[in-house]
Amino acid sequence: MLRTPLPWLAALLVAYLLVPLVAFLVRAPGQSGAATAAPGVGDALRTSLITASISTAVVTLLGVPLGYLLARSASRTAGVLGVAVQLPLALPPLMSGILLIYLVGPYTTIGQFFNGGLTDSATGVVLAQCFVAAPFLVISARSAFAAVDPAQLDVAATLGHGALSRVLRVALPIAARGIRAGMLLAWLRAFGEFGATIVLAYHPYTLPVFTYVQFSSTGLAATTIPVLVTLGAALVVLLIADRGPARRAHRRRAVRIPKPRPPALSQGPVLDFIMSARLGGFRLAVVHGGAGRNLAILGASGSGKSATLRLLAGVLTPQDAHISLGGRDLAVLPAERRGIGYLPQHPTLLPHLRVWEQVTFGVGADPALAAFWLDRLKLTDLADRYPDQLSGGQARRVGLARALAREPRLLLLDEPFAGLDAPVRDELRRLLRTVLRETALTSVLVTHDPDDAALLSQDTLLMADGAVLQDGPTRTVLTHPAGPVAARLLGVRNIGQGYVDADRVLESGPLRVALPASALKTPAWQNAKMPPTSVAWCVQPYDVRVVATGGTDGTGGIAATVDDVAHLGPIAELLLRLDGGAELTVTVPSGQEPELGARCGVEVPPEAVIVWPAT
Ligand SMILES: Nc1ncnc2c1ncn2[C@@H]1O[C@H](COP(=O)(O)OP(=O)(O)OP(=O)(O)O)[C@@H](O)[C@H]1O
Repeated sequence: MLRTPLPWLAALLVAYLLVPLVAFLVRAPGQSGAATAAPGVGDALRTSLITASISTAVVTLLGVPLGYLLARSASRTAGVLGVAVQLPLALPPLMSGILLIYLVGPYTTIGQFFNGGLTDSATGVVLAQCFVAAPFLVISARSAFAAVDPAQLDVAATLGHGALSRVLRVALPIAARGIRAGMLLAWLRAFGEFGATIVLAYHPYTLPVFTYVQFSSTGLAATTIPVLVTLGAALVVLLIADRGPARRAHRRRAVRIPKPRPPALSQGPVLDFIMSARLGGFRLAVVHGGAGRNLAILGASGSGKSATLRLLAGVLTPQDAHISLGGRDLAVLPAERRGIGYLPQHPTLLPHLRVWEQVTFGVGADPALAAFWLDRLKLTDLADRYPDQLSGGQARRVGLARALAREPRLLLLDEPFAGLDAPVRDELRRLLRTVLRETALTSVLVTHDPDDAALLSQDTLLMADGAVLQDGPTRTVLTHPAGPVAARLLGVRNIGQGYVDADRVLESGPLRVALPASALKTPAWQNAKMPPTSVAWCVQPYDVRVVATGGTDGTGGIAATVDDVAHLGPIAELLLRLDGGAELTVTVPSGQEPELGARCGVEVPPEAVIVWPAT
């Protein structure tokens, strides 16, 4: 039994559309006088086929660029145009014909220029058909282009493809299916056009006009053959269109991979930048300068990390930017001339290209170098696969090989490990580490994970709300966050508020730690008020010690209760509730953890505590 009304509703519409057709086919053979309609039907069919095909070609040639521009532009003009080009759909075709008379009629300037040849002629038929059929093509093309991921066009730009090449080699192939559907609709609409045609070009007869003439002069029986011919022609076109383009298998040519060539080794150029941009209501202002060739950008979601990378790639327009790569200003160059490799968050492979075609897609990509990276990234066996036949990790590696095959001067990676499971992420991270080491490539890696920064960068830039929180050598940033917000971003678990007295003793609830003088000599204290003062502090879980017994003097251990125990492989993470209310997270080697609810002591080594003046 059917559980939803959907099939019934669908069946009702199918019946409504097909029953008249069936009734016609059942009754047509019995119509007396049907044959009298035959003379002239061949000419009308030819006129309809030729004019509908010419009209479709014309609206495709002009409508595809229009659809592309409408899809890519967010301007008010594009919005108005998008509505205006749909108007012919709302007009009765007869009125469309009347409007066209005002443009190309025999008494208009254009009409007179062509000696009245734009009406009552095959040209007139085409003009009428174009007017009513164009919206179908434009609407289909616009939605097909709107579905193209802008990141794919961005990546193509960074691979050296100029604006026209991006349209022809990226947007058009991706949108091809939707455009083909639009062409079919436009052809069918042009083929069936009657109202505008009868006003603008009564002659030569198209099939619909011929049928109308037969009907009004001879009666229903005389329309049998024209209707049959029209149905037959439309059916043939629909069947041809339904076969679609040749299947992949028929187009496949064997991939021939040349002998690999390793990249030339040279020390990557130093990267410095100062950039600002506005994204809607979001303001971004970033500055970086450092000696390391490999930079990691860390920050919370929405802090502007990807935007920074897109500014560096040249696919986002800055308000102001100076990007120095080896002393040369990249900001003055368009994306296609920056000589960079860019991997956005999603692999953005082109769905119509096989792996080998992807990795050699970049302008000037060296096939021998592409072959090297295919081999190095373990992709050679996948060379003839399409993107939908790859796993997420494989697709990321193809994106990486594609970027590297152009021997970029700078590699930009936007969360290359996001969404990958642990083994695949570890493998890709190791591969990337090897690539960076072997090529001495300059790179910028956007990530949420401090481990990525530790493994893949010498410098780290921390971001929050579009601004730089901290920028410096990775080791310093990870071990000495510039403030509590930076510490939180780096995943430090024990962050608190407290007070440092004149003897440099930190007091925070039950915690009392006598700080070393070095604790107040970090950059954060440079222009700050010296103790006694309020502070924020932090200590890493692995620095806190759990001891057997607890006291309350801060040296012999603070009494605490084990509130939670989480087993994380080689370590156990404890949540300790200190007597007096505060909580501390502590890690101990697995097997050495106390039981849940047990009493224990906690020692906080003074040299492990970081303190910042309270803001
Ligand atoms: N095209 C845009 N128009 C308007 N606002 C934008 C646009 N692109 C990004 N933004 C805004 O800019 C801010 C920064 O975005 P961005 O993608 O750089 O963040 P992110 O740090 O990379 O975040 P995530 O880690 O989640 O990817 C966000 O608030 C976002 O909503």
